[in-house]
Amino acid sequence: MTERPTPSAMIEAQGLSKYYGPFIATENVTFSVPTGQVAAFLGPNGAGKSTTMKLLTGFLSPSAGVARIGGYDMATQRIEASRLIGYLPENGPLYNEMTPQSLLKYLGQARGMTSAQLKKRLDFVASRCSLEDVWGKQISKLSRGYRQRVGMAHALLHDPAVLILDEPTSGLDPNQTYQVRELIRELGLTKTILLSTHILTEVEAVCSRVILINRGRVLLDGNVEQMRGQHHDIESHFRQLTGGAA
Ligand SMILES: Nc1ncnc2c1ncn2[C@@H]1O[C@H](COP(=O)(O)OP(=O)(O)OP(=O)(O)O)[C@@H](O)[C@H]1O
Repeated sequence: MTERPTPSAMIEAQGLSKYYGPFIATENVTFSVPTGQVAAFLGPNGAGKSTTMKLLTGFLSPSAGVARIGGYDMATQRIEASRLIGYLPENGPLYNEMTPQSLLKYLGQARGMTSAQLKKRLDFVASRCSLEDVWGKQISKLSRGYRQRVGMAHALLHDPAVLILDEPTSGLDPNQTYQVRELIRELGLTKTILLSTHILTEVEAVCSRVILINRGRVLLDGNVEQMRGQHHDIESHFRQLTGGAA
């Protein structure tokens, strides 16, 4: 049994770099998200957000640097760290031939959840991710929005302390977007959350902290007010910082 370290933050990226040959996907990405904070991870297409999230969740190994979740080093204490993480990857769930019900049940059993725990959590995610109508339908036949919600249900299933959500509202209609934002807001009362998004109004709606990345490097790490910049407009400041300003 590995001793649980006392973390100063629930999510820590320390000098995380990922190289693909000579191409730099991320370089020296450093930030930490303290317990209970909801942080937005922003950046233009190809900035390195998904790569950083994969490094934090152990789906990729870094070329350099350390990822820690709840104080556990993802390279050497991955099993302990993984218990704390719910991860929504950018491309949604696999196992397209299964139904949300059979997939989530299988994933819960694989995590060692008891029948009673699993029943409680399946009821919770089916209701909170609005999956009841498609519970027994094959995932390959679901719309993009529903597939996204199956991914969200998977991330929430084991009631993790940390959520790493790669574009959680991508593909959702305005009603679903509102529901997912409300869910994130509620989850943010008890969990530590890092979410990537291209929807800048989402940042103001649910996040208290912003980490902006461009070309693999962190450009800004501050609160929403700092992200609004001197013109008090998050969108124009985003364009200015990332070189997309007119
Ligand atoms: N396996 C790979 N081999 C080579 N380059 C890669 C690989 N995976 C990602 N990249 C490159 O790394 C860079 C960062 O990609 P990443 O997916 O992290 O960006 P992102 O910020 O999540 O973008 P988006 O907002 O479009 O999802 C991109 O230029 C991408 O093409």
